[in-house]
Amino acid sequence: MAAESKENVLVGVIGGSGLYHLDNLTFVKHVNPETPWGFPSSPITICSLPSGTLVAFLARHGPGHIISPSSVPSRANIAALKSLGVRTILAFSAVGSLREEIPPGDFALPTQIIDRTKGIRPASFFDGLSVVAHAAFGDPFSMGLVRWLEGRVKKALEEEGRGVKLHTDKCIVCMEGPQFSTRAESNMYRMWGGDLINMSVLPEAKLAREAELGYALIATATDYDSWRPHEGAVTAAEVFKVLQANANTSRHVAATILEEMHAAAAEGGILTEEIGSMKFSIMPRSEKQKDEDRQKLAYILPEYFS
Ligand SMILES: CSC[C@H]1O[C@H](OP(=O)(O)O)[C@H](O)[C@@H]1O
Ligand SMILES: Nc1ncnc2[nH]cnc12
Repeated sequence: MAAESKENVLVGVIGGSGLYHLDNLTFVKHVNPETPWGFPSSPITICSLPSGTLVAFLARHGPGHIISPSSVPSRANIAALKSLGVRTILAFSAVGSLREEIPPGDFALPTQIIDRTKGIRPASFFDGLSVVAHAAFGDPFSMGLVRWLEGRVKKALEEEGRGVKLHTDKCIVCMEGPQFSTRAESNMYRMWGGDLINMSVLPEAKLAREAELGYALIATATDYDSWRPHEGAVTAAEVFKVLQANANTSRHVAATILEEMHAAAAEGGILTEEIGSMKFSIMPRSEKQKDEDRQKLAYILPEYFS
């Protein structure tokens, strides 16, 4: 039986800026599934926890950070993880803070998203196909997973002992980039109720929902964006200064919680709450739907299209 067989790899980890590997886990192998939406950002690393439990790790921008946020092949990334048997995804992202009380270095588990991408990223597996679907997205993160993570991530951060605080119930703005926001935009997002900002959570979260995968984001603050009147606006150099420390803490959090996350995903329940969620989101079967489109969709949703 292949090491990454569907029974074994239940949890996927997506690493963002600064988090290009989980080298505190044991490397098992690389896999590079070709999906109907192309290849993922990079070959996926199958890593082993001390117990032998396997997890899948994918670097969103590729190792060496060669893919800009608007060009991340998110459909291939989510489809590839699903093809390995992954049921739930823990994603990490470097984010700007729109709130004084979330300083660079702190972590957050957002529960809401404001979409400020510009429609140039393919955001649905159903785009351009003869099958139409409308996934529910009122709660863009898997709330069972988010609540499950809260206490465990907090404990892992306390155990690490660097004083990293976890903020909960925050709203993240996802902008197109790659340039950072203007001061006017940064202030507008604060007025809208945004607490954090990145360039990556969409369409990743939407696609995970369409593929019936659990999805939560650990947002790791790197800067105060551009809203503070007497401070300079964010620069990449400022972000880079914090990335390494945040990545080390992210690896510690992952190593601490992944074993239990795998066990909970194996049991079913709240970590797999998205399974079945697309059942009534897809327009009923019709002779007008093309077989080739249904076959493509069977890659991510075999229950409905095989
Ligand atoms: C390197 S600063 C901007 C860049 O960082 C974040 O990446 P990720 O979410 O993958 O950690 C942000 O979304 C931007 O893509
Ligand atoms: N200020 C910021 N805006 C958008 N994405 C970011 N990633 C890290 N910091 C960011």
